[in-house]
Amino acid sequence: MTAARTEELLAKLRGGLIVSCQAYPGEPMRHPETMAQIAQAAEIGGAAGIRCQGLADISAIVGQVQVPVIGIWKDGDSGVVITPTLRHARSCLAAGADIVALDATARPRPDGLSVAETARALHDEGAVLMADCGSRADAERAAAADVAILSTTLAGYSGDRPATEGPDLELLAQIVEDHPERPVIAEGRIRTPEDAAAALEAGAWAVVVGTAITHPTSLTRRFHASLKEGRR
Ligand SMILES: CC(=O)N[C@H](C=O)[C@@H](O)[C@H](O)[C@H](O)COP(=O)(O)O
Repeated sequence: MTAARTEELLAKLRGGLIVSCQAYPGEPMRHPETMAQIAQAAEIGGAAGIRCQGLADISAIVGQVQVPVIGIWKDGDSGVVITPTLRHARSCLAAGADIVALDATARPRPDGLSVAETARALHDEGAVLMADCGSRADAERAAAADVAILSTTLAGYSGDRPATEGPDLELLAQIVEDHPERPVIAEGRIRTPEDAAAALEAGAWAVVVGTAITHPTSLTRRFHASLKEGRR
């Protein structure tokens, strides 16, 4: 059952664009209905999947889109923040996420469980998981725990590698080479359609884009900064 469900979800995501729809604490767009509208708009534009944050956003979005939804729950300010405990992951599933993404670094998790222990419990409950990795070692650990999908989400954010200007295609290619049997999703600092195409070219199963599509404050800042630079 889980294997068939995993295959079905992976087939839908293959070669596609997954749009990450997230607003951060205190931001004007941080509202489930707003995020569901953004997700619907992304689906109309051709998104093969949606990634979203928080239980209310997950349940609002799964009710509005047909494509697979990757759910996370960010909690905390430092260390392991993305779906940090088994409880957070279970809640994402209960909210309706098709796939739950979680931090796969070796950093201590608030509930004291390892990535492998967390994955084992969730697999027993039929979950399809995505491992947010920041290094080759993270991907290795996630693959050993039989996590279905590996991703480069935490490249440049977990202290293992410097943050590249654009996507960390080097880490992507390394993980793809290390794990030819497993889909690897490119995520993080993909800013242009050309970046996204380059990630697929480097072997990504699918590409997640967040900020460059769904975060108007960051996009406005880029334009604003460039106008300020040009002002005499
Ligand atoms: C490191 C971390 O917490 N990443 C988060 C994971 O869900 C989001 O804040 C990112 O927006 C997402 O990964 C997409 O990346 P980008 O917005 O660069 O396209």
